[in-house]
Amino acid sequence: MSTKYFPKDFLWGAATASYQIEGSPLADGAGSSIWHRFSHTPGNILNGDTGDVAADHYRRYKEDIALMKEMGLKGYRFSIAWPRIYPYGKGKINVKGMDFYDRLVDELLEAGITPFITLYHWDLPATLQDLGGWANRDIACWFADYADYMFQRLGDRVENWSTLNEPWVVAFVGHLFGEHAPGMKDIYSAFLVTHNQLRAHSKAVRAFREANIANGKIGITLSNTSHDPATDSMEDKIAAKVAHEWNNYPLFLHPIYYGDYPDTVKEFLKEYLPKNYYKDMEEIKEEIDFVGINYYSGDLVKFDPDSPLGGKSVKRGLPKTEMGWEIYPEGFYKILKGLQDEYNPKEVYVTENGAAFDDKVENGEVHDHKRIDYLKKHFEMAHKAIEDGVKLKGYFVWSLLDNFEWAFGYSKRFGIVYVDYNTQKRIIKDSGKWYSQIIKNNSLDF
Ligand SMILES: OC[C@@H]1[C@@H](O)[C@H](O)[C@@H](O)c2nc(CNc3ccccc3)cn21
Repeated sequence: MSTKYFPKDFLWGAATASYQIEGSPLADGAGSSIWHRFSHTPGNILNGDTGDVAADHYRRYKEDIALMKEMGLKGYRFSIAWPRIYPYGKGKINVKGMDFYDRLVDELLEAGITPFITLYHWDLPATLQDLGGWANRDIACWFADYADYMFQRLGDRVENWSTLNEPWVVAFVGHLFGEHAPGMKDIYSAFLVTHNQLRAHSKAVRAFREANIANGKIGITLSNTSHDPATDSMEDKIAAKVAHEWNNYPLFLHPIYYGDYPDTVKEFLKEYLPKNYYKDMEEIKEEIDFVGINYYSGDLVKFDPDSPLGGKSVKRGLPKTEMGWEIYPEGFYKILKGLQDEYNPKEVYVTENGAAFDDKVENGEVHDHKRIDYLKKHFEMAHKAIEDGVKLKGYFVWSLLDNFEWAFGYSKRFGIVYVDYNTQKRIIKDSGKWYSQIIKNNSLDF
């Protein structure tokens, strides 16, 4: 057993998202979002759950920040609900909605916690969806205007900004698989949404540069699953590469860094890319300051001629979380190291990593040993990645609080803090207490 230290000033934090924790979605003049609409449409969410109350963070944010301080968190990643700021997506500003985030940021700074803002974590103003949403090219301007207003209002106190959370999930889970808002099932729309998110992201980055925020850094947060070939066969290796370049960071970083989609996306999926997409690539190719990596699990990919991507996902038979995702810490290292090797970002943050387990309260405590084991194994891989040259500057556990887990409603618990949804009582789980020690020592014994 040896003690491994993380770099000085490593930003240890926790992450949340507006629709998943805030509740009060229409309070104080806020507009409806596509997730308010989607969750209130019968059949979309398990048990008919909605984000109407969630973890009641909109009203309990001071209590939650006190919990963050008690755990010794250095940073807090949260998202802004666009419809609280612009109830109709654009035009009229909602002062009370802006006030909430003003107060939230001030309370964080007072507690000595570094804010890390995500501008978009899926709760699009419903009125913009009525105009086509992310499938409408005009959304690049709508998003950039919203982003610029946030830079002007919070840029004096917030240095770290991410434009989009998991644009792949927005595009494909929301517009091809239909399991997330807005519930569409059209592959051409999914690729158009991919492309318009890139246009919106880069337009917002240019607005960020214009805002000239002191020590400001802006990036994008991308979902990733470690895809390994099921065998050493060339067919399986190609299938795994295609899965990686479509499902992971390359789909967005190749345009941002190199001004085109990845080779396998162009080879296997070209017919679905927007017509004349390459004309937008010059504006999409815009330098960013960091890449946010979300990682949870990995799989094996086996050649499958009947699959659109020429491959299918295969399990390894490893232990799984409550989401059915296999626990594969090695994949965390592979994604981080692969990112640094393929795109050499100036900085990397782990913006989400965590696990859902069947947490139970026993005598007022939650002994979530499986979550501690999951996190410990992933921290070991993060440390190895740093040793091998990955410019990893921080880590945000998903999530601070148990919360609304999208189509699964409240049936899945990811928090290091337990939320009793009947009473809104918070209980710091054993994992939250363990994490506090890791942060305090900035080290891991393994
Ligand atoms: O599922 C846990 C979290 C979720 O609560 C976050 O809002 C979201 O950013 C998030 N992304 C993933 C991984 N990607 C993913 C893939 C398919 C569907 C949903 C998420 C996990 N999570």
